[in-house]
Amino acid sequence: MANYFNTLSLREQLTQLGKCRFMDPSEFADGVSALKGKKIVIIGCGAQGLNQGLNMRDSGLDVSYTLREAAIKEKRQSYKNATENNFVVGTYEELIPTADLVINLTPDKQHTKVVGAVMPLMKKGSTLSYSHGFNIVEEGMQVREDITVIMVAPKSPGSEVREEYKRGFGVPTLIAVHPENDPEGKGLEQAKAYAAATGGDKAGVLESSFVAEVKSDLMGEQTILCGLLQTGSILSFNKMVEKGIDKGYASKLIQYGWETITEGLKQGGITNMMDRLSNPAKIKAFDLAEELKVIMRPLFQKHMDDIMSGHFSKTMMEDWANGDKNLLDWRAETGETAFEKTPAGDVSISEQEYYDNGVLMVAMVKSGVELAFETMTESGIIGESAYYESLHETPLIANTIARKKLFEMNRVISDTAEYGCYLFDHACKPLLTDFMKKIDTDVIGKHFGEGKDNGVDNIKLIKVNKAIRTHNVEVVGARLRASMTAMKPI
Ligand SMILES: NC(=O)C1=CN([C@@H]2O[C@H](COP(=O)(O)OP(=O)(O)OC[C@H]3O[C@@H](n4cnc5c(N)ncnc54)[C@H](OP(=O)(O)O)[C@@H]3O)[C@@H](O)[C@H]2O)C=CC1
Ligand SMILES: CC[C@](O)(C(C)=O)C(=O)O
Ligand SMILES: [Mg+2]
Ligand SMILES: [Mg+2]
Repeated sequence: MANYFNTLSLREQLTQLGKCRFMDPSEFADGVSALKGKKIVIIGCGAQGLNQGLNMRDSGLDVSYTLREAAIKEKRQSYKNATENNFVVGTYEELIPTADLVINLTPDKQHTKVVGAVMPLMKKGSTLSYSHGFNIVEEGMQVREDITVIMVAPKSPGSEVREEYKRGFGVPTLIAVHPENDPEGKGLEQAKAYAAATGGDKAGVLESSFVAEVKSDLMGEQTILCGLLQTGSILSFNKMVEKGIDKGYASKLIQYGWETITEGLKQGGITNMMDRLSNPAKIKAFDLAEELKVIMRPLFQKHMDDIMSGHFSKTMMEDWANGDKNLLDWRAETGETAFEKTPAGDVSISEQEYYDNGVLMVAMVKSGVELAFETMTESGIIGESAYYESLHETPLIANTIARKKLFEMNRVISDTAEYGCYLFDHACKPLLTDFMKKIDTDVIGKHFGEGKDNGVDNIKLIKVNKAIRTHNVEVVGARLRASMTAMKPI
């Protein structure tokens, strides 16, 4: 199998990368009807499998799970997830031949094996769905001609797919039909019904392509969504401890700080997150973010280039073939970091204090969101998609850190995202060494400017406000958020 993207002509690559249409909510007027009464079988009951299945069932669809035989025999966690939630579970042989829609929610590294095993069992004219297009785009999986191949990719961890649905909202979702596999022309209607069943239509759906989803998803997860949150957590914690801030306080400020400050981001973009700071702190965060953008831009560009060329996927697949050696070593290393091992202290931190004492964290979020958005759009990814993959999803990932720190984030995201997160983190920490030497507790750990005059230079403040508000991520974001009328605070 060859990298599908690399087999396309440049013209076709650009067309597929740029495929992205924001769908009007009226296009979902038929709700889940295209899948009503159809038999839906999900392969795998992990982070996405369980949570998507719960939403689909609550939306009135007929969902069951198929697991590999060993998982059923040994009553593994996936088996418990499904049976404890009263879903029917069966082997591939028992359930796949009955399915109208087979949803593959196993880890990307297993897709070739899993699809190879289920394809001969699939009904003629049935549909195969993915939530990430890696297998199709990076591995070039070829699917039987009579089978329709669709993608419904929530731009969120599985846990938040469920939490947002329960709040009456949803998560932005990219849907696509593989151009090589749409024999009956029914792919789009089914993908729309599936997105409605998971709640995606309430947050925003983009009609996109497998290619655009893969290249943007890999970029988001490696940089702002997971990589930079990991780097920022470790560096900020170490700095506070080095400067004598109580360890329990430092641990708590970071663990819950990302979630708190990015809630401001989700509701009102970078503008609102920055407006939560005092004027002097806002100017400081702006200047720090500008400095961070200069330092980190080449690294963001390298990640995008490696994703586009296929170098990233090739090297990660080498690690798959090597029994995930790098992934497992890096996971263990993360577990040993001082931040991870220091429990949050029993101290109270008010919502505003997370902003006032976390100016550096605000600067990191601003720089990372803007850089990810700029790098993606410069590479042909459309603004709406880049917005979901940077600004909107950052809070959804931050929610997982609030639960159990980096361990939880890396457990909940896909193995693919986890691998890319460590790659970025390992390259980013040394890049920020000199920058971090200049950082003191005024911007991380203590209230910025406390006890000082709150005055600022008006001209500078006007320039800063203008730069924040006119960035393209804010322009696109304001438009997209206007249609997120069902968004709820956490
Ligand atoms: N994690 C996330 O939040 C997101 C994931 N995605 C995509 O969703 C898909 C699923 O990822 P994710 O939910 O993280 O996966 P998980 O690792 O959480 O779950 C994997 C499930 O697949 C089963 N499984 C593992 N290996 C095999 C195998 N060889 N054969 C059959 N079943 C297997 C596991 O069960 P057992 O080992 O017990 O058999 C488990 O139930 C991926 O394509 C990913 O890129 C997309 C958006 C976000
Ligand atoms: C951010 C990581 C992700 O792409 C996701 C949760 O959207 C993943 O692969 O887990
Ligand atoms: Mg994603
Ligand atoms: Mg991903």
